Amino acid sequence: MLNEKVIDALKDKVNVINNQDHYIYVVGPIRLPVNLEGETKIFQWYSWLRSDDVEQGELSLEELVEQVNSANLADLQQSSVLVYGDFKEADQALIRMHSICHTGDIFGSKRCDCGFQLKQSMKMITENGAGALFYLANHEGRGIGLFSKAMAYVLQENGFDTVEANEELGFADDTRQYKEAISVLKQIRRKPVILITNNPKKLTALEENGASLSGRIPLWGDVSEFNEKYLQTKVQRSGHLGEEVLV
Ligand SMILES: Nc1nc2c(ncn2[C@@H]2O[C@H](COP(=O)(O)OP(=O)(O)OP(=O)(O)O)[C@@H](O)[C@H]2O)c(=O)[nH]1
Repeated sequence: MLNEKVIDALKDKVNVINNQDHYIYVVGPIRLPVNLEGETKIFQWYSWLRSDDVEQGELSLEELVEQVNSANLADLQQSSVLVYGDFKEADQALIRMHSICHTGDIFGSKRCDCGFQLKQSMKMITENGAGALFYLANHEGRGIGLFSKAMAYVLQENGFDTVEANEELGFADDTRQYKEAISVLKQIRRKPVILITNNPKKLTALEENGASLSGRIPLWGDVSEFNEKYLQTKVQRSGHLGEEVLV
């Protein structure tokens, strides 16, 4: 039997989205003060869980709490979103669908541009006054997982480019999907959003899943000897929009 205080604290903070063949449980908003280049910015944070990771079917809050403590959630991946300003109502809101990159986002690796894009998009969102950064935790290595990405890096050190390396390991180059994140987006804002990306597949995903899009802002930067070839391959082979990085 759960403590009544626990249920009281959670009941207005956990929402369920019916996503056709599964449910998404969303917890939040939670106030998250973030250090952004020495300044404290206040975000509202939400995390979500697919019902496939706990018991199928729509669970009551009590059942959900009981399930999560035996579901080994740390072994799975949960994504989240950082919301800034009056995201629901603002006339202009920026969003980023950021794919997790353990090496770039956490360690600051310069082999890719992920860490730069993460920080820069948070800055762009706060400067705009309203927006949301979706951090997609099941997207590592464009969907192949961290261990496979490490193997892909070994192949890249042996002459394969980033696309070939995924394919040589038997993966499609890009297996990411955005469906749940877009369902969460539609739950927290119905008005149009501007997407920060160079990847046209993300624009298509938003359009195909019924999100309202009013534009795109490109995001290139932090080009160095370590990632120049990687960035060029994105444009030449993966279809990223960015003639300017082709030198
Ligand atoms: N397999 C593989 N994944 C990589 C490599 N470098 C970065 N990643 C992953 O690529 C993902 C980011 O994809 P990118 O192609 O850099 O950019 P994008 O998300 O498609 O597009 P933008 O929105 O413009 O950033 C993250 O999940 C990274 O972990 C690599 O060399 N090999």
